[in-house]
Amino acid sequence: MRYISTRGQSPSLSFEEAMLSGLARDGGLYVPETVPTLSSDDIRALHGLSYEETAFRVMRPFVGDSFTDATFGDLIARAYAGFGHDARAPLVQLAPGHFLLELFHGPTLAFKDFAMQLIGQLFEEALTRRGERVCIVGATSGDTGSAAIEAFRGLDAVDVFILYPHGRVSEVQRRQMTTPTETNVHALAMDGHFDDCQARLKDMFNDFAFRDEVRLAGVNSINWARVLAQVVYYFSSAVSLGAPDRTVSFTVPTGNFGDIFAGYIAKKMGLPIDRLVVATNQNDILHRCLTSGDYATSEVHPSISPSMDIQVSSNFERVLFDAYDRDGKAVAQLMDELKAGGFKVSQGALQALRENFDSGRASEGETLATIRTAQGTMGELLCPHSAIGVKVAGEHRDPTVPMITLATAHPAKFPDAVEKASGIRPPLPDRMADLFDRPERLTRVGNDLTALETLIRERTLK
Ligand SMILES: Cc1ncc(COP(=O)(O)O)c(C=O)c1O
Ligand SMILES: N[C@@H](CCOP(=O)(O)O)C(=O)O
Repeated sequence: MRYISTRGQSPSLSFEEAMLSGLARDGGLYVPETVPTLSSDDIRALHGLSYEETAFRVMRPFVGDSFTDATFGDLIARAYAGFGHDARAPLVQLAPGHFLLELFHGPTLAFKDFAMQLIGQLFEEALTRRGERVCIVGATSGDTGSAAIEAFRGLDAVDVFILYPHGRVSEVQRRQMTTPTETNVHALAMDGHFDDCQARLKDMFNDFAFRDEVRLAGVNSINWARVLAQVVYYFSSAVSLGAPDRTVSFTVPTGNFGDIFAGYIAKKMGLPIDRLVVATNQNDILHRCLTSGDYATSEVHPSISPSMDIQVSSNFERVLFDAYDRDGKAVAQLMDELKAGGFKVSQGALQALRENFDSGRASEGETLATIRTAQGTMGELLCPHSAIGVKVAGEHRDPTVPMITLATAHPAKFPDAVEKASGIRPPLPDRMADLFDRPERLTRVGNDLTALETLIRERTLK
């Protein structure tokens, strides 16, 4: 199994090389050269398996010879052992034909734990075997950062630096990033918004001297391994509703397009998925693009769903690569136009996108109203991101096809918005009950590449 860049100018890599590299050197994202498929019988055979067994069967074809079967199975088992629910990703019924996939039972209470806990294990195994050390830099709007810190804290072979937008993450998210005491963890509160953090991260990857000097690695969904681990719960949930003998649809609260791209991969692997519905908040560039074909950036407006306050949606590049018939030059041209403010998707590519994706948006008021209604009528306390999914899913229901909405974070990560909507202030789980008493440790940084690189160099090469 080889991985190629969406911009067509970098050599192909193995799974392990792609995982440890992050961004391709031509600025593109790695995707599998061909997507392996599971037959209907293979999918039927997933019925009744544990989450870990399903994960092994779904991901194994992508991993090639980077890990042996036994090692890969062990690492999966270790990754999910600390989850707070036996099913790992339980499905609850919200209404007839509408289900909620709860992805917030991991250690940091968001769907990011599914991938991050696994790649923490995969990195440790690969780096120990190779005798190497890496410097992970991540950009976060709140959840990726806390999940990455949790997965990599205290590991000898890794330093982890997380750039988050100062003042634009929830207090729980911030404290999850700033209270760990391990010296390999560095929380950097940056001026600007998430797109600025992600842009500086990509600049660091494109500065080859810096990249090689600190041995830079990335754990954002830039990293293919992140996407791969998220494919699994599309299978586990669809199978529990009758796949492959029953088709399902998914609605996914979307920002950086990593989670829904994982659903697209599941569909390409043979999982019978009818529609993949992109649900955005008021930062609705993806919804506007799928509606009009214009991918035009505008100002980011802070919202009550801060993890989705994103305009430059990194993984959209991966799906554009397919929509443009895997023409790396065409994708590189679009990404150049994006730097100048945006691009127009060709008619053919837009049609290809619409064959798989629908979209919708929720305003702030609609998000609050959905939290209130879901609590009142369905007894389900939603986080604001999940509420956006539920609201948009309601507009895209086909009564003959079950809809699964992804619940991407625990409501306790966003207590202010949830309390405002429902009157209920959701408590943190017991193991985090002292989060607000722990001392914080963070560094304020400007939106300045040279200064960031200097800081990282000094702390890493000390
Ligand atoms: C809680 C939550 N929901 C939804 C999203 C959007 O997911 P993606 O960026 O994969 O589209 C994020 C951030 O990634 C998130 O943290
Ligand atoms: N919402 C994310 C943004 C980064 O997304 P990623 O999936 O590319 O890591 C966050 O919470 O940080």
